[in-house]
Amino acid sequence: MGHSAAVWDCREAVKISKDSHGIDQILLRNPQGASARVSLHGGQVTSWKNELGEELLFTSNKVTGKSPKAMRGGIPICFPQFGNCGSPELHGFARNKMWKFDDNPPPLPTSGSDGISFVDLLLKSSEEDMKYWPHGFEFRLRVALLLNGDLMLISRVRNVNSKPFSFSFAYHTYLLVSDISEVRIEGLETLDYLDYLSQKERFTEQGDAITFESEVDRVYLSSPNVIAVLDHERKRTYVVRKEGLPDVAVWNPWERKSKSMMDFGDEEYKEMLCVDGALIERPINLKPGEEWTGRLQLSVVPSSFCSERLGLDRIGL
Ligand SMILES: O=P(O)(O)OC[C@H]1O[C@H](O)[C@H](O)[C@@H](O)[C@@H]1O
Repeated sequence: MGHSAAVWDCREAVKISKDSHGIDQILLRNPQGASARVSLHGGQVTSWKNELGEELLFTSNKVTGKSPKAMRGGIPICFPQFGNCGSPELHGFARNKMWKFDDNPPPLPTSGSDGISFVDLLLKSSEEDMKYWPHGFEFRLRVALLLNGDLMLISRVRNVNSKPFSFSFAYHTYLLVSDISEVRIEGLETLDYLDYLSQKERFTEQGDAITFESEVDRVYLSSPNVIAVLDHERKRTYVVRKEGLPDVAVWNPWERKSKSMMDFGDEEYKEMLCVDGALIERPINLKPGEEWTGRLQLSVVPSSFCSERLGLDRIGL
């Protein structure tokens, strides 16, 4: 049920509660009834719903919360690496850490996220992580639910060390789709990509939109800042806008691999598509005192909005 803006009580905008494992989670709501949930574990967005209460992000049914690992679904934060570059934790440690509330974050210049519903979280380097990644950093994450129901994530990484460091990063975004075979991505055509299924061999995408018939694990390079994921069956299009994130990782494990993964239920792979705004192939080098910002904004528009073949300019992007 939607809320009427006239009777909207702004105390409803941000609520903190404990999940079933005693971990703080933050529920963001807007006056129209859209919502998002964020866990202090990993700073992970675990749910994003539209004003009808329909979930928009995939979460595996097999999520138990017992594992210290990030749950399979939502938006895990991959930092300070995407993939495995020598450090023991695939996709970095940030998604497996307890983050803190950031009570007094430095102001965000013209963020567009200052609506009524947002939370600021903070992760700082710990002695434990220094063993593997010996760099002093502060990672500030704002998760905002906008008045129009869009979900915005803004990440700021600051070097608080006396020497430079470099990192890679991804918003590992699990979109919920009706059936992976019915989905296509527009905006990545003609780009070069690294195929992680063949030792990162470099290919060039052909002129057509990307569709799915088997396992896909790719990183598209130097992509445009707006791409669209069209779900024909659900008549819904996700629009992914990003800044500071030149790459897009696209992943679906398909049947065989998902069966070998403990945290996928039967056939669940059909309902998910990871489309990650990312910074992977050309890691940022941060000098002492410098800060990097990476921003992701997810919207959903009805497919009727963009009939025929979607041209990104047709939906005013
Ligand atoms: O299982 P996870 O650590 O969450 O990683 C899930 C997937 O993430 C990325 O898309 C990688 O390219 C894949 O190779 C990996 O399997």
